[in-house]
Amino acid sequence: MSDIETNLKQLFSKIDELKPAFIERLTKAVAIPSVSSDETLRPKVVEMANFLQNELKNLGADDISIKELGIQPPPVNDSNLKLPPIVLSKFGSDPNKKTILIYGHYDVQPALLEDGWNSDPFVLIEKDNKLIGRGSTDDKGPVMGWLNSLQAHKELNIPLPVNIVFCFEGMEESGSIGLDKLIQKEAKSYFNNVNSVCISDNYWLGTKKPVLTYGLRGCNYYQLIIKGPGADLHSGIFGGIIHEPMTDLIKVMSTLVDINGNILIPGVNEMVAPVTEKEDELYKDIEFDVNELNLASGSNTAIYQDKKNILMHRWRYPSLSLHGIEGAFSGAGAKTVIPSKVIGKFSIRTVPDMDSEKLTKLVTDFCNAKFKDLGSPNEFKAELIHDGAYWVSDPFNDEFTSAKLATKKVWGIEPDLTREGGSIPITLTFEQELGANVLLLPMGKGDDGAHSINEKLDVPNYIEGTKTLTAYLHYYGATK
Ligand SMILES: NCC(=O)N[C@@H](Cc1c[nH]cn1)C(=O)O
Ligand SMILES: [Zn+2]
Ligand SMILES: [Zn+2]
Repeated sequence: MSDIETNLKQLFSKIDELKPAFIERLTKAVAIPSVSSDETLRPKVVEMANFLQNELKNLGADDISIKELGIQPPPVNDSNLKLPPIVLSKFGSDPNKKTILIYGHYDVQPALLEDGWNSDPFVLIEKDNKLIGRGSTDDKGPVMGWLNSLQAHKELNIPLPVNIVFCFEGMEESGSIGLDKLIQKEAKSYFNNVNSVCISDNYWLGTKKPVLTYGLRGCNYYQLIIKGPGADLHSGIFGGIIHEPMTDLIKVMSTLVDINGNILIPGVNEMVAPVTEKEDELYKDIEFDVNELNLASGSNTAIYQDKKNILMHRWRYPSLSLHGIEGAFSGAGAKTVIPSKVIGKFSIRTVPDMDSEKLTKLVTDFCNAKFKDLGSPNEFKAELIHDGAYWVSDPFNDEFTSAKLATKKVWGIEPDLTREGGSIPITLTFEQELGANVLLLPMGKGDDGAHSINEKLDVPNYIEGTKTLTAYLHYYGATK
């Protein structure tokens, strides 16, 4: 047996042995409601950064550096709100070893019991071999997976096969504000000598087959602010005799997309790169069908029934989703109020060759024109909240080859090569600023319910996933 295989055998048994400690680590992480989009929870996001710092210290990091990013830029309610810090850390600095930068995020999407969760979202529970809780799969499980791997190495006294630089951020779910600049600044200092970047922050396509991912869509997030009366009003007293902000907003929002997902803003679809013959062939070999989609969405509401159309519309065409209305009545009961100010939120998932600035101009001009058509005296503003770039790479390099070996070793099957419909805004910046290949090596399954209620990570995905990350370090470390 080669050195690598001997080490992996010991590491895999250690990972199995440490399973209760690993679940405990994830339990502690999930218990911190580090919701980056909720300004009132910002102290919890910072608490999560401190938690990570402490874990890294206990694992024997050679260096830990907490980078403050300053005040969050507008649009924001609290103009003094500090951005959560970037947690950087180093393990090893051997010039004879490759250096991998591992990125993950410690913030999560919002979650409330009343959204329909079956249990408290911030109390990790183990049920039917699933770990259920906000952040279990996105992205606290994978981040803990890397720490778990370090713990296994430490307890066995097995040297890491690569130097590791960690970069953990707390604003990924809110557009990775401030991280671009930090990467540019640190490219030749903290991130000097980085050979490769690995991110575990997406999902298998379905539930049966592991995947490696070579593409992401970008995300441009917009808000439409409509202000009318000076305060919320009684609809019996004012209904029918004033222009209502909510009525205006619904009218404008309904012009953006049709019920079949077609974006109705002129010029947007025209920016999309044409499908090449080579790409057209790609979809045939991927394992996926509409049943997997129905299972993951918990419904029979698919627009497309065939694999190719589903995948193309998830991966290589843009989509526009309406997310919500701030200021609107949304509780139980029948409140008869006219909201005085409402803010509609929607995002567009972007793909090659869409240009973010051009898109924003098309979107804001369109919304302004639609509002003007209403002839309403209310105040209207359309603006971008944040944008993050799409990313597509060539999946035939040392990183993907090593990850294939690691996946085969742990799961006994060759992974599919996929793109992802979601976004990790910082991916392209890492590739461009560090001049390094990026590999996306997901841990969770397509039905994990990231961003949804009852988010989960299957216990085998957490444990075998930790082994896959570990094997990847060893196989990549052995490449020339
Ligand atoms: N696991 C990645 C993920 O969930 N990313 C978010 C990032 C985001 C948030 N706003 C814009 N991009 C996603 O929604 O895809
Ligand atoms: Zn994520
Ligand atoms: Zn997410």
